[in-house]
Amino acid sequence: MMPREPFGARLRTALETRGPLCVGIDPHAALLSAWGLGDDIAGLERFTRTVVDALADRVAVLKPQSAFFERFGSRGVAVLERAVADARAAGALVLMDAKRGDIGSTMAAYAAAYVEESSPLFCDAVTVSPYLGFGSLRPVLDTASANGAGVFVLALTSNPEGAEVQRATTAGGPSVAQVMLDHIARENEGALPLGSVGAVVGATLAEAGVALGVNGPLLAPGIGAQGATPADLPKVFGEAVGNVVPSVSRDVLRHGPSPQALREASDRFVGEIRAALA
Ligand SMILES: O=C(O)c1cc(=O)[nH]c(=O)n1[C@@H]1O[C@H](COP(=O)(O)O)[C@@H](O)[C@H]1O
Repeated sequence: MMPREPFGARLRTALETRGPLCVGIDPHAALLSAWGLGDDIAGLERFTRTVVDALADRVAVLKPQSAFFERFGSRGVAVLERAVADARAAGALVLMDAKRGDIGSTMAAYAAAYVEESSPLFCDAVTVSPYLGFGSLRPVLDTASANGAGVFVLALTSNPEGAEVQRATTAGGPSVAQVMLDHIARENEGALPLGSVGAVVGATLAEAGVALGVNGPLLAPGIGAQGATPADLPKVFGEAVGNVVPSVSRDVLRHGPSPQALREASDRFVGEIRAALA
């Protein structure tokens, strides 16, 4: 079999052809209820299948949030597994939002779970937390690279509590977030058209206040329910705005269960984001 193209290249193509948008699949109990579904495995199954069927053939990236599936145990994980396979088959890139972070030897097991081709949960990319030290991520970075997959590393998260850790200054002077961004930049050195190691930088930040030129994708959650808008993107991301992957969960999902309404909501975001980035 031909080796898979690196994630960064596949993402660049997807963003250009399908539009700069990641839609999160976050089956909150409140959303299931608003859709007239039970907060149970049948509701989870119906919700997830509706979102994948409506959006996987048009949205660049779908980002299932693992916790919303794990809360239903093994049957919830089976729904997630099916969603990943179906979404990838329909042409969406799947970013597993798992935010894993552990010592290196355990990270190797997380890598085997999400970015190793032979895994039933193989995804195009996974979110990870570097707060056990960036070096602890080495196994997931290497496994992802060997499998044409990507890794998104938390840098400056969209929640207000993140600042106490991420804005703290290191002994050498730069903030913790900047140290992580510098590591990411090194991973992506020389990659064309875009590296496969991304950073997560919330669209909710008043300003980034860090150097975002990491030659990799910048996942920007926080648009919609958390208060950020597409118009905020140029201000937060500055010169790096061309690498931004804006992410929306609830503000698209609340338009369901009508597949047409879900598609219209995601198309609206693509239009607004394109206008903001132009
Ligand atoms: O990695 C993420 O996706 C993420 C990082 C971050 O800094 N903030 C953040 O909200 N997220 C995720 O993005 C989604 C945001 O959902 P909405 O606020 O409904 O659009 C959730 O699944 C969060 O877990």
